[in-house]
Amino acid sequence: MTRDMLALSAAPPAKQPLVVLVSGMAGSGKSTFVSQLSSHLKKTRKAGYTINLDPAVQYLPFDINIDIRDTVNYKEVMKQYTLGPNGAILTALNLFTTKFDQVLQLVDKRAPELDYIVIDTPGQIEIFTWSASGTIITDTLAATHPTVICYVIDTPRSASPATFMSNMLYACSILYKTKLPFVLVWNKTDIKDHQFAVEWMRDFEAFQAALADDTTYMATLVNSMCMVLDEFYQHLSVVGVSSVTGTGMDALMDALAEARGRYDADYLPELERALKRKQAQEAKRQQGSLTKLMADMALDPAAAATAATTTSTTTTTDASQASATSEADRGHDGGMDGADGGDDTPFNPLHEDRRTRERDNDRLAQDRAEEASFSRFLGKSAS
Ligand SMILES: Nc1nc2c(ncn2[C@@H]2O[C@H](COP(=O)(O)OP(=O)(O)OP(=O)(O)O)[C@@H](O)[C@H]2O)c(=O)[nH]1
Repeated sequence: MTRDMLALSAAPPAKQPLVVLVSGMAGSGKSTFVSQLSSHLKKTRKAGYTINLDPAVQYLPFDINIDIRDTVNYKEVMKQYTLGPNGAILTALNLFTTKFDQVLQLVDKRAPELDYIVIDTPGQIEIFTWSASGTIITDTLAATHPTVICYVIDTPRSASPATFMSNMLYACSILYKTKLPFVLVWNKTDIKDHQFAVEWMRDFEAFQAALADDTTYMATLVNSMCMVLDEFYQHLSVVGVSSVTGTGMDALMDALAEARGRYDADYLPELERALKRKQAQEAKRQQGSLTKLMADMALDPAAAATAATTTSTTTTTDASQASATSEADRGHDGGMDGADGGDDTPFNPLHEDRRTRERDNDRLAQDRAEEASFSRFLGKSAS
């Protein structure tokens, strides 16, 4: 039984912390956001726990409970595997994932006394979102604890329709990959208010108006993308925060609570259905392997009996052939025959050869009979 299945089949613990996976483009302010969220939790007397999954980060402005950098030395990975920065981040993440069961044990131990587990991820979004290790970490966490994604966006840098749309497409791809409840965090609102973005998301015509003066191919493309994303916008919570000043953090807490509700209502039942499907597929696969094994072992008793008969016939034939050969050889080698004292001469290599073959054939017949009896036993056990 996998960890997912165990997690779901076990009785739910009294208190489950909410896992907040913080994602976003490089420089969007993820680490500053995690820092602000941590201090907000402290201020509001909530128990927070922080995990850093970015092996390449130099400095983090918050206290870290579990740090990937304590397990994997990113610079050593670059040197030893002769990798570039992105390859090294991916490899470091893969190495860390091999120890992730230990991380989970630590988290599970602390979980009953925690309210939030906040996780900072590498700025190279695709390394985390689309890598096998990122998927393993996300799926395992989501199967064990309520989990939501906070996608952090640099608001001032998304003021043009094209960068806004690029960010939305990124966010959409993460939602598509993880299927987890999603909170869009428009960050850096101390520099630029995020209302323009909210309007573009809610009002298709407002976005079209922003594109009105642009008649290039890109504008047409962005326009049609906007229609595609309309459905995506319906399933999002949207908040504006400043990770520097701390404005918008109360709204963020409300959005997280609402996203947690969506995890319980939508994600968890879907996860349970997926696990049941997986269990059924696994049972079917095992049954298929067993049937194939039984077929390979010639289960049918009649077939086994035929196999045994064929073997003994072959033995007889071999023996008579050997005998005939030895007769012929005796005729040819008469002097030697007399000297060796007849047919059963122990030192006649031809006789030795025949005896070996007879022994081998007897063993083969015995093996086949045993196989047939074992197969019959398997057949009974499976039915
Ligand atoms: N004015 C302002 N600056 C911010 C805010 N949040 C982050 N910053 C700044 O944005 C820059 C990048 O912030 P980080 O927290 O390092 O961003 P990150 O997404 O973790 O970066 P990577 O780890 O490289 O992906 C820093 O200079 C921060 O001080 C904010 O809300 N307001």
